[in-house]
Amino acid sequence: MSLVLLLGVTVLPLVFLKTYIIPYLRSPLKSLPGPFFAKFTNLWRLFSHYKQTHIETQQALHDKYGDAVRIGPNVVSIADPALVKTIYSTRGTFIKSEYYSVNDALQDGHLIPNIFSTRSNVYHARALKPMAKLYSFSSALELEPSMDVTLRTLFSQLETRFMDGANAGKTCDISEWFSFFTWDFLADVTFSERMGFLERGEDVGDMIETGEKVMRYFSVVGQIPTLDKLLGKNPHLPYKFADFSVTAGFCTQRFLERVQLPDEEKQTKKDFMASFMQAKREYPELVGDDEIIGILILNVLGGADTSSIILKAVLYHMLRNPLYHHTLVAELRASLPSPSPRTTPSPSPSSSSSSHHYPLPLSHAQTSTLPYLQACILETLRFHPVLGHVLERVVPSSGLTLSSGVVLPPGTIVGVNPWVMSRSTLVYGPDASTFRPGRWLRDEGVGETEEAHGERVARMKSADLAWGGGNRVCLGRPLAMVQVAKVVASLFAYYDLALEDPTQEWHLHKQWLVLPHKIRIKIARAPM
Ligand code: HEM
Repeated sequence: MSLVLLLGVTVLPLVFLKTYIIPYLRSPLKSLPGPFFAKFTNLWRLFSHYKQTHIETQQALHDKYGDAVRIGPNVVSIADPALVKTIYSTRGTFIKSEYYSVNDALQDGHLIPNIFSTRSNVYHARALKPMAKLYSFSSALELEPSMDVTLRTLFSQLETRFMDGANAGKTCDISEWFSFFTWDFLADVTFSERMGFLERGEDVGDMIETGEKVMRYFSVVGQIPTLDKLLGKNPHLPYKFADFSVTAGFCTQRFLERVQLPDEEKQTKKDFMASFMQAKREYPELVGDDEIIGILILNVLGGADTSSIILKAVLYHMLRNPLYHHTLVAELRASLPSPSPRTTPSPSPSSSSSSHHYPLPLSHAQTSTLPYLQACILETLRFHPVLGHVLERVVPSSGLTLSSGVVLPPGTIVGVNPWVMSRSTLVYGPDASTFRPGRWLRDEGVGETEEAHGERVARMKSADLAWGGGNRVCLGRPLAMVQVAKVVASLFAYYDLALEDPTQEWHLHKQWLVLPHKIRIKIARAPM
């Protein structure tokens, strides 16, 4: 017998035994149900994410096994609404898992975390201290004029390209245009300069497409984060994975230009960059130029695709449900003042000499009083959460007691997939798997009291992970809520929208983000 063969038959079984069998036999998670291979290796879930079947697979596993399913040797997916507030607590006792470190940037051989990726509560609290107030609701409202300008640019582009002259009736892939809008919008509120997506009607610098590739890498490699060191963060690897360098370069350039502006001109800017620079003056020990550039990039990357997903999902679900569509349009059009803002002369966003009258977007003051609009947005956030992954956290020293009485030991990775939780019949009732905006409204048909309605909505919100949770909840939520409501309200109020082919389903790219593509619509000015 050759030496190689001898080594093969003796060493390999030992390695197999040590790597897979002994950890399996000794695991404190042994009693938990789950797929057979997931008990031995994370490759099982890596492939599930690679095939983009992770959402359906996790939903089916929870249907079969209940609230706690072992989806990796040390990973447990949870679907128990009673544990949401424990895992995602405001004190942050369950820290983010190593999965998030794939999002750190590699600079000169060092890993640089950001507010989203950091696993340290100390780092997070320090980074957030000077920034938190800039993301408040009142700060979001200060940005409303800027939202209006970008929104009217969207209207002008849609009218010119799909409604006017020879272009009337042309099919519009609104999923692309919502991406162009949100990327330009985030750039505008961040550094008072759009990136040119809307005016050019294209993915400038392939930033959107590259972003999707980076998210796919994060989705798959994140299941075995040590792989990242061998792949994306390996400087010796000849192959280069997609990264955010074009977007990062764009943001850095805007920062360098701002620094060089004369002080009087700097003071005229009302955007996130101006606020970040003010934070640097107030907290010089916490905010330096690197921190500012980091949060500029995060603002665009964290806000653009997420907001566009919700816009696409609201529009798609409305257009596929004629009853909901008509109810929304009726509420919106009844709320418009007379004469309609379209007949009121108003300059085009790009040229004051234009003969076009682009409608004035509905204001936050208007949209916040429209219950059906708000219900449609809440239902979309529930039914189509932007994140399709388990939001992984690490069990702290206290352990985690499941409803079955099983205690998960410290160090176990646990988490809830928002898509799984959003289909919980315990929380949302027997029709949890149906898109129904009315669930957020008081059910007068069955005589539901104000109080009972309040309690029901509170129960639904307590399990809601559309914005994440606890100390790591989405920073951009107020801004996104104001923006999404204005866009949806204005589009449905001023335009007649219909799917080109109502039998045609959209394409969903299921990764970390669940990204809709190919929503082909016909759009025309509504008669006013
Ligand atoms: C509809 C739009 C949006 C949705 C649904 C959304 C959703 C989320 C979710 C689910 C998380 C938690 C991620 C996790 O725990 O792993 C998150 C975090 C975050 N979001 Fe958003 N987001 C949206 C828009 C925005 C916008 C507009 C911004 C910036 C202006 C933003 C900035 C952030 C940041 C900085 C974090 C990290 C927070 C932390 O870890 O402390 N998001 N978002």
